[in-house]
This record gives sequence, C-alpha cells and structure tokens, in this order.
Amino acid sequence: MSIIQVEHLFKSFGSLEVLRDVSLTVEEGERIVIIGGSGCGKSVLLRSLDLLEKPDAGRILIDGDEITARGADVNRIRQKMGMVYQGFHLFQHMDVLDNLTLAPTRLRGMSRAEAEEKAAELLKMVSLESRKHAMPGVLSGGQKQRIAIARCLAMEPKIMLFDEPTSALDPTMVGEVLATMRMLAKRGMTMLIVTHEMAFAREVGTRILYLDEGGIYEQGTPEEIFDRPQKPKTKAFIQKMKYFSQKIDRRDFDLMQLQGGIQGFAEKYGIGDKFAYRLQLCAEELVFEMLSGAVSEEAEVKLEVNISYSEADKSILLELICSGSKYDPFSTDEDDETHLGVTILRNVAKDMSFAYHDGINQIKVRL
Ligand SMILES: Nc1ncnc2c1ncn2[C@@H]1O[C@H](COP(=O)(O)OP(=O)(O)OP(=O)(O)O)[C@@H](O)[C@H]1O
Repeated sequence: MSIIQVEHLFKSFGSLEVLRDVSLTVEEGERIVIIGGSGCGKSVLLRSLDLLEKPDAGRILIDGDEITARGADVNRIRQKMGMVYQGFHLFQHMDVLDNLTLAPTRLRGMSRAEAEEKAAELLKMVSLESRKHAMPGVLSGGQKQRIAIARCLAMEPKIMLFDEPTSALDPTMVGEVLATMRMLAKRGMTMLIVTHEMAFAREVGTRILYLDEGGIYEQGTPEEIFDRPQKPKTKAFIQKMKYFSQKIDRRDFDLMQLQGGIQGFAEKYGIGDKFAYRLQLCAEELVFEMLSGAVSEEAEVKLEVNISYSEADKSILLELICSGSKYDPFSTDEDDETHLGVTILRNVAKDMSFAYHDGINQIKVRL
C-alpha cells in the first residue's frame, strides 16, 4: 500500500485555478522534491496533504486513511505527518523543551517524563542538547529550524513535509538544516520537500516533480529531470537554473572540458572572471585531491562536480561527490605541500564541509 495517494485533486482561489486534476502516489521511503516556478502551486499541493488547504475536489489517502473523507478523524490522520515551514512556527513563549513535549503529552497521551526523554534524544540528534531551556527568541534561524524539525519528530510521524525550510535563513545557516534533513533521509523517512536548493534536491531526492500548468508537468529521477528533461517547460526551467553539473568517470578525464564547462557557466550568469578562475581552480584541485586520496588505482572512477550559484548572496556552492574510500581532504596537514590545492581552498572558501556515508565522499565548498 502506498503511503500517500492523491487522486484527481483540484484547488482554486477564486478564479485562479492552482491545481487541476493532480494525482500522485508516494511509496514509503521515497523522497519527493517538488520544484517549479513561483506561484505554480508547490506549497498548495504540499499543504493540501494535511488539509491546511482544503481541496475543492479529489481524494487524499494517508497511510490508507482518507483524510478528505466526510467525517474523517483529520487530527488523527494529521499526526502521521510532520510539517516544517519556512517560518519555523515555534511557540515563542515556551522554551525548547516545552516546545518539544507539548504535542506528545497533549495529543499522544505521553507522560511528561517519557516526552522529556524522547525530547532529549531528539535534541541530541539535531545537536542542540545544550539549548533545551533556551527560549526560541535567542536561537539562530538555523537552530530554530532544527528545533522545528525535532518537534515534528517528537510525534513520530511517518511522513515529513518541508515547505521551503531554508528560504528564510541566512545563507550561512542553510547547511545545518540541510544536514538534518539529509540525516532523516538516511534513516528512511518518507519526505516531501518544496525547495529552491537544487543541488540538495538532486542529492537527496529519489523523485523530482516539476509543477506547471496546474499539475505535475513532468516527473522523474533527479538525473532525468536535471540532465535530460523531456518537455519544453521543464527544459526552460532547468536551463534557467544557475546550476552546473559534470560527471567524471575516468582518471584521465578531459580537464579542458571541465574548465570550459565552468567558464561557460560563469559567463552565462555574469560571474566575474576572477571568481570564475577561482572556481575552476578549486574544482580542479578538489577533483585531483579526491582521485588520489579516495579512489584506488584499480577502482572505478565515479565522481561528480556540481556547482550552484545563488543570486541572492552571490555565493557559489561547489560540491564534489566521489565514490571510494573515506577521504577528507580538509584533514590534511596545512603545511604539507603535496596538498597545496587544499591549502588554496582553505584560503579562498567561505566555508567547507565533508561527509562520508555508504561509500560516498561528499565535499562542499562555499566560495
Ligand atoms: N490563501 C490563498 N488565497 C489566494 N491565493 C492563494 C492562496 N494561497 C496561494 N495562493 C495562490 O496560489 C498560487 C500558488 O501558490 P503556492 O504558494 O502554492 O506557490 P508556490 O509554487 O509555492 O510558489 P513560491 O515558490 O513562490 O512559493 C499563487 O498564485 C498564490 O498567489
């Protein structure tokens, strides 16, 4: 049985028809990323699932229960879903612990002690144990959003819905929230995510829905939608995205092609020459560093360079995904000249991160 089943959903606001006959089936463990132009109905579709938006017609079944049925126990069905919003929605007059224990004690009949134990576990998971008695007002945006995620998890939902969870955040805080979401993905959580973070969509999504013309205009795996979109509006949308991706599958890869691709990307989006050169340099150094550090001579080369440009703060995110053994390039000795490339990176990057799971190294550098 599918965990979410949407059948022939319609939703209008006055004469504005936002969703027109949308059907969607989501299986347990899928991570659906919903993308599309502004106002195409991404949030309305997401919010319809727990009836924050009441559909005009259509049926929605959550884990086998029809939430749209007349007389449905909407509150009980809603408990299967946690919703994370752009604006956190924490209770401002309560400390973090009370924010986390309120719903489980009130709605799930948990004892206070039990709820506190669960809250402690979740705070540990989002690395905010030390903030349990803080009031939301003193937390940073990224911390608030991690608490908001923990608060949802306290209700043990089967599905997590994210409505642009990072778009209200200062760019320096986006990473910590995405890391929390990545961890949930790894634990097998069914997730539906509306986001403009395309690199993240590609990395974490198992299926991408591109919305247009009142519904799911095109859908597919991240590779299908980002690399090989089939329909004209999807193609136009993807082309407009400030995103570059190149796969490398051999040790003697075509460096000129990579450099040329980055150059083209930089020209297309008006990224200055100095910045473009820096980007080429960092990408090249990182690729060579990873090829020598993580991929043994006889192993198959599976590496991907992704670059996204944020107009908002003029920052560039360079991401490298490399299969192989665990190799953190930033753990190398700063004085070791054989890792000169990493030293260059350290000097020019705003921030850098490294993660390794399931045989895949992931390096992120913000320039
Ligand atoms: N409560 C409402 N009343 C009237 N119109 C609404 C309401 N909520 C949404 N809309 C309209 O429905 C359309 C779809 O809105 P939605 O928020 O789903 O867009 P979106 O795809 O999430 O866009 P964005 O990326 O800009 O957030 C928009 O034109 C919006 O103005």
